[in-house]
Amino acid sequence: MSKATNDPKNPAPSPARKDVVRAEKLQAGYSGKAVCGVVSFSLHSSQSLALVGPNGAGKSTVVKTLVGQLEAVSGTTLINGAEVDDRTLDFRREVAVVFDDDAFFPSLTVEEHLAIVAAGHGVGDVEEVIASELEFFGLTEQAKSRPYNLSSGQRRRMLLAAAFVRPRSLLVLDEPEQRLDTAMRHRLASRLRAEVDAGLALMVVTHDPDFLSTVATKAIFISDTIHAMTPSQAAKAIASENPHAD
Ligand SMILES: Nc1ncnc2c1ncn2[C@@H]1O[C@H](COP(=O)(O)OP(=O)(O)OP(=O)(O)O)[C@@H](O)[C@H]1O
Repeated sequence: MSKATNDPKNPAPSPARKDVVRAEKLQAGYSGKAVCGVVSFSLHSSQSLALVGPNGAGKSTVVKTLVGQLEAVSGTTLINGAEVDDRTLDFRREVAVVFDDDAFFPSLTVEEHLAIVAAGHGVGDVEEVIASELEFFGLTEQAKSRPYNLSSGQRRRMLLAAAFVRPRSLLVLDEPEQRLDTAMRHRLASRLRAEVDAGLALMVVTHDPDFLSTVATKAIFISDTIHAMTPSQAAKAIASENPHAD
């Protein structure tokens, strides 16, 4: 007979953690030609994977392939156990992605962008959620501005805010630190870490060792071969551009 589950010497078995992302021998590239080594990893909820490596190593190509925006040269990616298909409702409901700096409607204001994303994902208290994210991203005064009247950093904040006004169990960010000032980088990194600790799965491409150190729970260094690393090894590798730093 099993012992009581609140016995500290015989804790209840923790439920098996499911993979949110599972990459199996994934090769990413263009026109059938791989741009980097073969990627295999798994990512659970409450884990954050940093993808690091030099310019042109293949980080963006890998993450775009992982989320179905590019066709894999070979190998597979499973998200929540299903082969990646970014057209399915499940995928669109669960996965928030911020890649492109020009992914906005020129004629819509900042708050209209956020309202469309929130409403499209069935968020109930849209106005409250938007007000909160405008404040977090320092865009309250720009709520009625259109993207071309924003600075490049403010546009970046708007695109990031759009990922936070909607539900998400997997968040994928390509160099979120780009064009953010130091204070905003720190605020964003702290928030992401808190969300990861609360259950979010995060994949992030970054060149910022401090951002990585705050956010990541694991890392891979992308080059012709792929090296799994601890976050501190990856932060050192970025800082020194030495993939084998320890
Ligand atoms: N659309 C494309 N068609 C063909 N080759 C591409 C395309 N986009 C990128 N590449 C090439 O693929 C390689 C990897 O590019 P990628 O953008 O994935 O690198 P990265 O590691 O994200 O670099 P960075 O740190 O500079 O953002 C590069 O050699 C790049 O020139």
